[in-house]
Amino acid sequence: MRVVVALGGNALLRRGERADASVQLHHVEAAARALAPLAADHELVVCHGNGPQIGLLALESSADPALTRPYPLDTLGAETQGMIGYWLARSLRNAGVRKPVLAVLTQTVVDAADPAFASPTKFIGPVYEREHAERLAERNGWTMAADGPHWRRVVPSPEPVRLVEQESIEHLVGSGTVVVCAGGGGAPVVDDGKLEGVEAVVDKDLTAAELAIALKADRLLLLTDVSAVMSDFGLPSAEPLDHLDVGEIDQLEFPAGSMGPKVEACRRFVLATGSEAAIGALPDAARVLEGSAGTAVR
Ligand SMILES: Nc1ncnc2c1ncn2[C@@H]1O[C@H](COP(=O)(O)OP(=O)(O)O)[C@@H](O)[C@H]1O
Ligand SMILES: NC(=O)OP(=O)(O)O
Repeated sequence: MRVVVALGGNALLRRGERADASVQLHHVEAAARALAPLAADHELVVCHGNGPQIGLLALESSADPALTRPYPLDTLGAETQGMIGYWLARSLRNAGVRKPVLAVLTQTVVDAADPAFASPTKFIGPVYEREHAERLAERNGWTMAADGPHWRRVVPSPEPVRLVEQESIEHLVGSGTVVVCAGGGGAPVVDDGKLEGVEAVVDKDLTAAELAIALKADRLLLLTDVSAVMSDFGLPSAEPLDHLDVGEIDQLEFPAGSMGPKVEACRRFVLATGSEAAIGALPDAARVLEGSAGTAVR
């Protein structure tokens, strides 16, 4: 089977956790151990998130007195692809993957007129108490939004239109390489005859779905920090759903910036290919693929 997996940035750095490289590497190594059996049995493409990581790089850049302007988000997105791609490629090999493993810097074309540029929804960086969030918003001109009981920076997240490196990714995966790509949804660029970076963070689940459709993948797996999609999420009556039919998704509501794009990514993949997608916990990767854990979307 050809399998496209997307790993959550929050699964690589949990909310409130210390952002040290060693902490993240520990999670990446666990992710690689969970993915190694999939790499042995299938053609595997690994996309990853970057929300916590790009937010930290933006904080560093905004606090650097040597800069006249902080680094733009497309460039910071590419930095996170290098960092997380390197960790993943190294850890997959150390986890016993015998195939070639390659991390590919990926650019995602978005539409300059996408309405998402006017209403930021993508959470990045750490969570804050309200007062701290308000100070950062004022000092840096950032937009902050509630993320559960905390506050977090939000940035525009336009729709992925196409991946610039898609053909190369297809050649690589078709020739037996485990490809790490489309990190952080891909560095966002607009194409007006010339590629230009833009201030945004593309949703990696939506990019992974586009890529999975383009690669005619047999499965799309979205692996995160919850074991399944829950009904009544956050309420005492919450229950894991073992499956979701695409026909019923429209009647349900999922939050933008977290579960919403995951369910939408699965819906797009299932409708475009007729194949199944699934959402589940990273350590359960093999069981989510075989359908004995997580939420299958069909
Ligand atoms: N209905 C739901 N079922 C499960 N989790 C949900 C639901 N609605 C919102 N969530 C939240 O979605 C989060 C996963 O999305 P996100 O934080 O974007 O993950 P990642 O960074 O791993 O892609 C969970 O940690 C949970 O807090
Ligand atoms: N870019 C992106 O979707 O990152 P997260 O998975 O960390 O939200």
